[in-house]
This record gives sequence, structure tokens and C-alpha cells, in this order.
Amino acid sequence: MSNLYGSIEAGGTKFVCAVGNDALMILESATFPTDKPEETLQKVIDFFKKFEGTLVSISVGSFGPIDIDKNSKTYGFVTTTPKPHWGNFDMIGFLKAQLDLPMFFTTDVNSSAYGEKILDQSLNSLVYFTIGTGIGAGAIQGEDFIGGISHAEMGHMFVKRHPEDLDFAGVCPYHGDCLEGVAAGPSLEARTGVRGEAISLSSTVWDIQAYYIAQAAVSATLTLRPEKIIFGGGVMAQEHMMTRVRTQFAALLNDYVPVPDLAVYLQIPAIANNASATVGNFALAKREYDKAN
Ligand SMILES: Nc1ncnc2c1ncn2[C@@H]1O[C@H](COP(=O)(O)OP(=O)(O)OP(=O)(O)O)[C@@H](O)[C@H]1O
Ligand SMILES: [Zn+2]
Repeated sequence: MSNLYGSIEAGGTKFVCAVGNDALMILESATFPTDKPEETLQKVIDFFKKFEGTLVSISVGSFGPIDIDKNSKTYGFVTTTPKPHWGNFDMIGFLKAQLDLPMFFTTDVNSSAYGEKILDQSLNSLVYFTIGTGIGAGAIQGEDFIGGISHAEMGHMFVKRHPEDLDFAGVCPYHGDCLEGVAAGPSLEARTGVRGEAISLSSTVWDIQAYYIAQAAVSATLTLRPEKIIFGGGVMAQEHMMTRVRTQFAALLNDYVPVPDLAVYLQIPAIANNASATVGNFALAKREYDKAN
């Protein structure tokens, strides 16, 4: 029997677990709601136990902030999340106590970025943003994730306010009007009283939203000069958003530096069905296993 690799996409609302093969194809998957850590993780462990013997490694892409410093006493912990019960919780320790396998630990957006890079082998560098309940971003250069003392936190970058949005305080519990505070899904609802899914396409809120997302793309462009910037998450599932973001990006960058054709440079994920992180995790789990053997 050939090796199997595990993927855990640990999100604020749900955990998506999957087992894949050397071709990085999903063989089986299961989703569990994010409840108390011990309860959710026990379901995760029971799912993977079925594959004992052939499952050789696991990669976890998690909501954050998380401790990914292997020399730290709290390596493998979810750290300062405001999410009840999950603050300072030893996620990798809990998993390893019952699943004695090599494990890779990174952010959900780094896993997604890696999946997109695996799919398009011509890419050497890229940035992946998710615009959902929160905003996060992961960046890759070569085989490395960008980060120093810890992983990147580009979802909380500061942005210039849209002139028609100055009265809105923003919803980030830490910063108010950082990028996440003014451009994640909950900000749409906070401004309009209606969830993003139900807001009319003619509402002015979309261009305000796109203005902030375009600023994030400009900042990522100027800071990292990546070959591609990918936008996933529920908010970007609206097709018109990518067009709006490209238009505002062009105006903001103002041809200061050359970038690829925007229809290629600023894109939605190439991997369908929100599976970028799963594919990335399979590849990262495989890499971790190969390193250990
Ligand atoms: N089609 C849509 N248009 C606009 N907003 C949307 C759409 N779908 C979801 N949202 C908004 O995006 C947020 C949910 O994001 P998403 O669907 O990516 O799920 P999530 O997994 O909870 O997000 P996260 O990755 O931050 O944990 C909610 O605020 C929701 O109102
Ligand atoms: Zn913030």
C-alpha cells in the first residue's frame, strides 16, 4: 500500500480533514465544527486513526496567531486568539499524543499558498490572501514561507481610508480599522446590516471594499514583488470583486513598477472548491515525511 498524507485545515468555524495520496488527490475527507479544542481534535484524531499504518505524516494549516518556532517552548500552540478556549492551546501536542507521526505546522493561508504553488510549478513566489470572516495572507519565496520570528500577519496591515467610509470605525478587536477591520466579511454586514452574500451589486460598499483589498495587493506588490497574488475566501467568491480590485489596483499603483497583466497577476485560486489548503497540506506533509526518511 502506498503512503498516505493527512491534511488538517483548522478554521475558526470548522476543521476540514483529508487524506491524500502521492498524486495529492483527496481520497477521503471529513469536516467537524470548531467547538472546544479537546472535543474537535478528538474527532480529528479518530478520523485519521482509520488510516493507521499507511498514513505517514500530517500537515496542519491553522487559524492564528500560532507558534511555528521549533525552538520555542510553545511550538505548536494556538497563541493569542480571542476565540474562546483556544488561546494558548497546544494543538500539535494534543494531536501528537495520539498520532505519533511527523507533523508540519503552519498557517491556513501558507498551506493555501503552497497548494497554489504546487499546482503552477512555474511560480517561484506568490502571495495568497483569504478574505472571509477574517483576513490572512501567506507568502512564499522558493520553498520558504516568508516570516522571521513568526509567520506573516498581512491581514492586519494598515490601510488608507476610503473618503466615503470615514465614519465606519472598523471591526478588528485589536486595531479597529486595519485591513481585516474594514474589508473582511463582517465589515460588510457592520456597514449595511446585511450579510455580504445578500448585498446588491449596485451597493457602493463593493467599491469601498475593493479599494482596501487593492491597497493590500499594492502593499504586497511593493513589499515582496511576488509573481502572482491570489485571493480566496467567501467575499472573493463574488466574480465582480476581482474586476473591481484590478481596476483600483491599477489606479493606486499608477504604473510605478511593472507587473504582469493584471488578469493573470491578480487572480482567484486555481484549485477549485476551496481545496488549495488541502492540496498544499498534502504536499507539505509529503515534504515533512521525506525529510524524516
Ligand atoms: N458570496 C459572498 N459575498 C460576500 N460576502 C460573503 C460571501 N460569502 C461569504 N461571505 C462573507 O464572508 C464571511 C465568511 O467567509 P468564508 O465564507 O470565507 O468562511 P470562513 O471559513 O468562516 O472564513 P475564514 O477563512 O476567515 O475562517 C462572512 O462574513 C460572510 O458574510
Ligand atoms: Zn487588526
